[in-house]
Amino acid sequence: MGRKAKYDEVVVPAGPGRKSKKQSDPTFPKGLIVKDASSLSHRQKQRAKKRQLKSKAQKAKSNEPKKKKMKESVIQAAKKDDNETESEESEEVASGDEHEVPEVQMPLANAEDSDASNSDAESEDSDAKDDETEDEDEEEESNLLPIEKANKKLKKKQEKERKLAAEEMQESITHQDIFTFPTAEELANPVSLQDVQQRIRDVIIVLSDFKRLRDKDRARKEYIDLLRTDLCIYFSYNDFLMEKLMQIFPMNELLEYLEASEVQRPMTIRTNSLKTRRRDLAQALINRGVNLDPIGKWTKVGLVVYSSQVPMGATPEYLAGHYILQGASSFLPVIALDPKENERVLDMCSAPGGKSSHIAALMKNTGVLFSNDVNRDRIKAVIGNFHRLGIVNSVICSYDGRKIPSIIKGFDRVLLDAPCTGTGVVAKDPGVKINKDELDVQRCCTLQRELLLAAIDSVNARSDTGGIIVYSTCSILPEENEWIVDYALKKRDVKLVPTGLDFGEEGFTNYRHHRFHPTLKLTRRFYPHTHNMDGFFVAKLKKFSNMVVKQEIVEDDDATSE
Ligand SMILES: C[S@@+](CC[C@H](N)C(=O)[O-])C[C@H]1O[C@@H](n2cnc3c(N)ncnc32)[C@H](O)[C@@H]1O
Repeated sequence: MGRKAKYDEVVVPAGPGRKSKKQSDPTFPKGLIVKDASSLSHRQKQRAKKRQLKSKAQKAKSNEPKKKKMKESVIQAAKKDDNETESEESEEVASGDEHEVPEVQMPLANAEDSDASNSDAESEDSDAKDDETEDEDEEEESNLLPIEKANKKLKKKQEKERKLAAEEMQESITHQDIFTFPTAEELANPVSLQDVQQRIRDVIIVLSDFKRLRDKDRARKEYIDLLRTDLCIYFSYNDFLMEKLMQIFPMNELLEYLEASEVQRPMTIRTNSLKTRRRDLAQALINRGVNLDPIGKWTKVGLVVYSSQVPMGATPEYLAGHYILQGASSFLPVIALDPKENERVLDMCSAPGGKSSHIAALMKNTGVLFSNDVNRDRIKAVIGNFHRLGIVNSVICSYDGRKIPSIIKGFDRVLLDAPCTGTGVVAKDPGVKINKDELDVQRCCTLQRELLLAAIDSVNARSDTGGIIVYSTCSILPEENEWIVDYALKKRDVKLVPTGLDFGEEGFTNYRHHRFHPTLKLTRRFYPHTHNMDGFFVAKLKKFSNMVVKQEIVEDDDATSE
């Protein structure tokens, strides 16, 4: 089996063997070789003395904070004595300090060396002029600890980077300064979108410090015109709408608005409280793989859908009428209307019925809800939605809203979610960016004015519970919002009241050369870039008498006597 040992045989190795190989004489870094004091020059002796003194002083200093730290850790540990887990914690603190101490000590352990190198460096600074030799530089370098060498390298690198950043900054400032207004020829030639974007940035910078950065031969208007043209190219708007937006928003906010309007708003749904509770609906949808959350504190029925493994318009819950797909902004006018049980409410322009069904839910299917829309095709969608959602308190009708007061009036509340240019929903309908013009706005304004007066005339000022009119649009143009409400304030005995919405921006009281009634600040504006919802406007009016006001109140139109 195995080899047999031959203890009697002595094997003599042939050569010196690997281990016995003669090693060369050890070499030491220069700094480690302690020179014989007598062989040192006078100056070197002086420096060595200085070094010693300094290192002693620094050693004493560096020991001080160490002592302090130890003291602190002891105090901390003592403080924690009352606690059950304390002994462990205080140990941790102490051990934490122990960890710290070596960190401090590491250089301290070599304090003499490092101090020596430091003091060396310092003394060499002072003696540099008469005593700078290559040897000493090498000596200094070799005296440094690896960590100090690395630190030196890092500092050099940081300094280099700092210089580079400063140069870049200077370059960009210079670049801003030298923005030259393009010539007519340059403007006529097509440029890349990237160049347009850069020019937008440059012009905005010039406009922000116009006095200093402008080209003296160019007027402000020329820069603004150039900016508008570039914004139209970059964001695909027509000139008309871009000009309107530039009148509404300050320059920086305008960019935010335009950027936000390029992105679709998150999908949101409204729980139909006539059939289910939000909690139950959320659970049912989560079980189907829907990732959702409540919209916000301002609504108890809204959910935002982040992602879904099933189409949200075809789930069993949807078909059973447990929810409706509805943009977050559409909740707002209904919250402001605040309909009560057993009231008589009119939704003057209701198709396809999103807000109307919300009203019915808040009325808990009691009282009477008149859901009207002039468009007979669109009214079919209201019928379908109401069936699915189980709404049974409504009369669905199709009249021109302007004629309604001559047919029926005396409502406790009226919602006028008016037809508009849709400038707040460009993310949903990008066509709005290019197909709206002055004439469209004018047409909308005229209709909105007439509809709002009709809505006010349909309300009973003597309603026990209401006498409320809510006016809303999905447009952000003041012509369709503050302007219309301001007109109604002059024509009827109504006053603006708070919407009850605790967010949103104040409506305008000044817009270009227009001065609206100061109470217009009670109206609310909502934007995609600030509220992450479609652009929207909401105003809430309270009717004080059934008088029809024309300059002065001239006619008593008793809304209660139908
Ligand atoms: C903004 S949409 C209403 C959306 C609806 N409130 C909802 O939440 O589903 C405006 C509606 O006004 C209707 N409309 C336009 N002119 C009208 C008029 N003169 N009388 C009544 N409705 C009108 C349109 O058919 C359109 O359905």
